Amino acid sequence: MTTKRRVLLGVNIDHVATLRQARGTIYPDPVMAAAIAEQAGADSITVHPREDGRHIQLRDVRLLAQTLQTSMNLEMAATDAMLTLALEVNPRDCCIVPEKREELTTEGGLDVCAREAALKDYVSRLSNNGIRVSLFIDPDPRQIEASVRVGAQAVELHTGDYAEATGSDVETRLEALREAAAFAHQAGLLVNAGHGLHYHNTRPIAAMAHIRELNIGHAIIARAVLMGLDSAVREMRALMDASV
Ligand SMILES: CC(=O)[C@@H](O)[C@H](O)COP(=O)(O)O
Ligand SMILES: NCC(=O)COP(=O)(O)O
Repeated sequence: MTTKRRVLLGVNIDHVATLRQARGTIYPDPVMAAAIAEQAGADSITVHPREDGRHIQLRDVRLLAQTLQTSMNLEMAATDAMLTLALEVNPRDCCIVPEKREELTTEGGLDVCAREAALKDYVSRLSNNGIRVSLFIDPDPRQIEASVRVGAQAVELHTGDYAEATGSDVETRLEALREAAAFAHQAGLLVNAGHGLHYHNTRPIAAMAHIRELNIGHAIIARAVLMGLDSAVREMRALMDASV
């Protein structure tokens, strides 16, 4: 009997916090969202506290570190402040991502080749503390080789360009991801992927050889808003009816 390969699902809950931060309310709470995602089968929870504080807050990260039943994947820019936070909350995984203050969302992968010396030191500070380090990179063999040289244990292949591709470019982007996944696996790295994956484009990525984990956030939270709207309206209707 052959056992079916199971690709892990990391649920990114940043966008629950985006909704909360838009109003400065205490709801919706990403900590509660993480518990629901875990109950529904998430294998891990991803959070990306950005420098501009647009979604996940330090309070969230600290509470999640105490409450998660699975494990935390802390996405972060390679800054001193984030290193201090990671060493405090001790997540299972850290994924180092590039970050630009003004960007709408993460644009492109980390240029590991350009920052090898600094990243080598940064990665070792995390891995010496038992944290598994992943680098969020474009599907580029040069970046994969550099990821090995700086001591990363994993890479997360940036699927954003694939997610935005149209026409024949879709297959070109898929092939680049396939080749990168095989190359990274061959190089001894764990191979994760994510960014911009949704209900219509995830299947070919999940089916790809060597992919260990997908991190998906925006599409899942967006779908939850619509799927939950019916019962949310009914609940308010019932509450109002019960008040008069
Ligand atoms: C690196 C990455 O892909 C995630 O951090 C995710 O995209 C979070 O959402 P924002 O890019 O909107 O912060
Ligand atoms: N690293 C990718 C991630 O965590 C989720 O990205 P998205 O699904 O919110 O685009």
